[in-house]
Amino acid sequence: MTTAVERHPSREALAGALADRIAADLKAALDTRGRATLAVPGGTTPGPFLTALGARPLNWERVAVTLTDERWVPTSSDRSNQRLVGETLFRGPAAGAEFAPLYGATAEPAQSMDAVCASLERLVLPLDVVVCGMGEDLHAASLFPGADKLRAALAPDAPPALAMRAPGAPEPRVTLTAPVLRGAAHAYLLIVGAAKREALARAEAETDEETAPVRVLLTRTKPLTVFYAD
Ligand SMILES: O=C1O[C@H](COP(=O)(O)O)[C@@H](O)[C@H](O)[C@H]1O
Repeated sequence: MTTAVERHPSREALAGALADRIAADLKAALDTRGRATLAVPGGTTPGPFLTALGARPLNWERVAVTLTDERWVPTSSDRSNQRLVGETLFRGPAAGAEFAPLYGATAEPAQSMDAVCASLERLVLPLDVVVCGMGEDLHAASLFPGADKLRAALAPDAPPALAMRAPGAPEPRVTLTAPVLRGAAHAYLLIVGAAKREALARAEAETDEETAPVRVLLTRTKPLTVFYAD
């Protein structure tokens, strides 16, 4: 399997180029349907991209945004993906977008899943665009190898989001599931550094989705582009 990889000369150039591409996808959806929907990742990689995207001029009031996954921590935590988008994407004109959070402030994520799924269905599904990150363990969103609900999340009839616990994740997670990631009109994988490029090569050579959950994206029938910089 060979995946289309766009290599950029620097992480700064990567952030700007990906922001331009996503803004163009969202504008096309806005021009066609009058609204657009987007899911973005958390973690350590996407900050510069999210800040760049949030500054792009778009009719953000007609865009609905969610996360690919969330860590079950208060939004004040520096591990909160919702906090990250608040401090990056939503600092610019994108502050006018509607946001469908995955965090529900209940003690356990499972207690919030009905409300989270209902809000995803109402506001953001189907997605026009999904941008995912990837871990060196080959997780994407919070589809981690060895996670307790991984098989259910990979199933074609999975609900849009599932609560998840995984050995590689220090806190409970909520993740968008395979049907949502596969169904998005446009998908992008944002990775930086040689270790992740090597991890992507491992995922391409793997055949088992439970060992390499990022394959949910690699095996999509709709477009996927990997944005990469050293
Ligand atoms: O825990 C997570 O990890 C992945 C990868 O994060 P990074 O720090 O290696 O960039 C991220 O895509 C996901 O949204 C996040 O919750």
